[in-house]
Amino acid sequence: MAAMLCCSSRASALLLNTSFGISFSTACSSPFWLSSSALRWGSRQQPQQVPGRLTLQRHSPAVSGGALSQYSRMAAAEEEVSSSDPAGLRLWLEGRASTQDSAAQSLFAFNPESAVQLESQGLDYDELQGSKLARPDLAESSRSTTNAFNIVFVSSEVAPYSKSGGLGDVCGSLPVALASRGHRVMVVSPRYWSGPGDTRYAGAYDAQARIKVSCFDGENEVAFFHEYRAGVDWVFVDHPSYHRPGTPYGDTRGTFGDNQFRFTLLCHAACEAPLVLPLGGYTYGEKCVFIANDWHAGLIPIILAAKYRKHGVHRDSRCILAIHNLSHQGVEPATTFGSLGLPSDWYGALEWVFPNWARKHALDKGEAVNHLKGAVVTADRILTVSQEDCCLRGGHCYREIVAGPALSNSALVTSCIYQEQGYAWEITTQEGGFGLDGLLRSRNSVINGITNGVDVDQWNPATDKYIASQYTPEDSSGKTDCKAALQKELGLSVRPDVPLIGFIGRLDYQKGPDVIQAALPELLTDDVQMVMLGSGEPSIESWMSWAESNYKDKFRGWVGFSEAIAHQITAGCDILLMPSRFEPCGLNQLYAMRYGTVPVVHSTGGLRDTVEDFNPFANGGQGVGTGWTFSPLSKEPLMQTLWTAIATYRHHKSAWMGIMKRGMSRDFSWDRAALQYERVFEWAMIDPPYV
Ligand SMILES: Nc1ncnc2c1ncn2[C@@H]1O[C@H](COP(=O)(O)OP(=O)(O)O[C@H]2O[C@H](CO)[C@@H](O)[C@H](O)[C@H]2O)[C@@H](O)[C@H]1O
Repeated sequence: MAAMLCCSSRASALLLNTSFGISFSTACSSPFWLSSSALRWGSRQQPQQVPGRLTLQRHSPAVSGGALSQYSRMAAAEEEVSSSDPAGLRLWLEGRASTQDSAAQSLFAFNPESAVQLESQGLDYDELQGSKLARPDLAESSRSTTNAFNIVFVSSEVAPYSKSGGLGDVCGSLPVALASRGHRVMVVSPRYWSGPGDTRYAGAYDAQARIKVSCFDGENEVAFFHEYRAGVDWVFVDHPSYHRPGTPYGDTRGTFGDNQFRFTLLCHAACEAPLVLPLGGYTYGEKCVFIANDWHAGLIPIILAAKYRKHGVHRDSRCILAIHNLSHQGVEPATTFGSLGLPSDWYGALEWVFPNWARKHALDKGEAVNHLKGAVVTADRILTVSQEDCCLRGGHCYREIVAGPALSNSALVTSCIYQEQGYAWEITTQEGGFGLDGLLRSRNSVINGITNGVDVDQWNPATDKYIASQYTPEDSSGKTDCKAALQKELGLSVRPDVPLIGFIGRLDYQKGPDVIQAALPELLTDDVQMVMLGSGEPSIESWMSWAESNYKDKFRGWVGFSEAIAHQITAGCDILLMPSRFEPCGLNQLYAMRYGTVPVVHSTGGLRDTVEDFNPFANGGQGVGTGWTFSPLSKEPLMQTLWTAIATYRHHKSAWMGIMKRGMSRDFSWDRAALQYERVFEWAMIDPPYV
């Protein structure tokens, strides 16, 4: 193979096609280039060849300020590292790793082929890498993509650094899945640093780049912190307005009053990040796929069009709006438009007029700006987080088209059983569109739905460090220990036979805790136990405390946010109740199924898309299904369905085990979704910019 690479015309083809800055010139007359996947790095020149020497060249764009006006003046400074033997390269790599420079890690992690090629030259890959650098699994390379993208996620929260709900989970795990498939992935999020005791960002270092963002009547200087972890560049935008205790959005006194400013800053900084940060020696450049998550990142497509593309920058970038929660849109007074740092002729994109009934007084003209609406009308494509109308688009199965033979038969079957319209359709209806349905309908041709995956390392009953005993689909006996430990922790009687029902989630209108409130007295007439974990609506919080003291032996209400308790409830309960009014995807039901906890959910959005109703007679009497769905959302259907689930738990143990096992065996990994995301990236790149 070495000879072939050195001497064949393929070698010269590689040489021509590759601009990644590492080259080997050995005794062999024709040098070859290590990284054939280098095109995605967008580097500019080929390093100079020095026969008989090992040469590694980095292209480090000099960052000077980084404001848009300065971008065109950015000079490409180059750093060259030469060594006549592999040890020299190893030293360089180790040095880079110890200074938190991600070049060394990404150099190999990004391109498994380089290991093969190194070895073909008699060079020891492990030795070159140094002990600090993880070797990619070569077997995984078959799963890598054929078309790699520079991807920039922009999100107000990202687990494990910051999380208030499912958005954080998704932005903490999907980027890792995409990076493992060969894409170069950056996640841009605020650095919510609350002081020296805050260790969440301990692994992120000042990238030594400062930019000034003109918005809200000032020049606001922001810094960037960077951590390279799990193949992803985690970039944190730093500004004093992010340094507060509380959640990303508020504290005990309520929502922060300057959130519009904080997230406008995030959007401007995120558009600059791929241009000014030489992560691993290379900027991401001007050909990126931005994924703007929810309203907080809603200005991204507008900024790209109004401030960059107009001046010839980011012309090849595209922006995909990912909608996780349509009910929060970032609606602010129209007068704030002038503070957003946008050209005045873009007002129309954000313009929002309230209907008459929603206006407060006779002089109220109902004029506002709506960040999410701005993204809906300017993004190149739109994604929701659970599936579209499977099997209805053009008479073909969308998933089959996307995934092709890469999906196993069983995965295809589970994803195609829903012959009805999914959440991507729901948002185009008056009921599900939260006022944006008309605009979403007008963009129907670019809307797709991709069901979320889960972080299968974080949520894995076989390895979960939060739970009392680990277990697997093959041997779920550990779940009994988890139930006992949870009952003990909650001060409930430790009884394996009593059905234990759980709820985890924000206590707000979306999640339907009021329906549980209505049903609880009837439910607790039976011999059951129930635990609720959540925070939010004060009236529901105090009702939970009241219910706990009123039903001491049966009910526990845990007000607050606790990752550990969430895992323990997911593992220890028999049933997870999710009476959400609407649910773009929902992650807790996915976690529950993975932990053998049977979901009972309102038949809406992603809940309907992911929970398959139990049918004991199907499949030749073996039964199908992973839980129960009910509709409409009210106390009676909820109770009826819960009674059925409880009766099955008590009297049909083998059927119950079947439901548990089917849930635990479902594939919830991001692999499937990552394939679908790639297809959407391709579509976005094929089309010219929408605005
Ligand atoms: N008190 C508490 N303590 C500990 N953990 C808690 C908690 N309350 C909630 N969580 C955790 O937060 C996450 C909630 O995720 P969801 O997807 O169910 O809802 P969310 O409405 O936030 O997300 C939105 O975005 C996601 C992601 O796309 C969509 O799935 C969803 O439908 C949409 O509403 C889960 O990981 C859950 O365990």
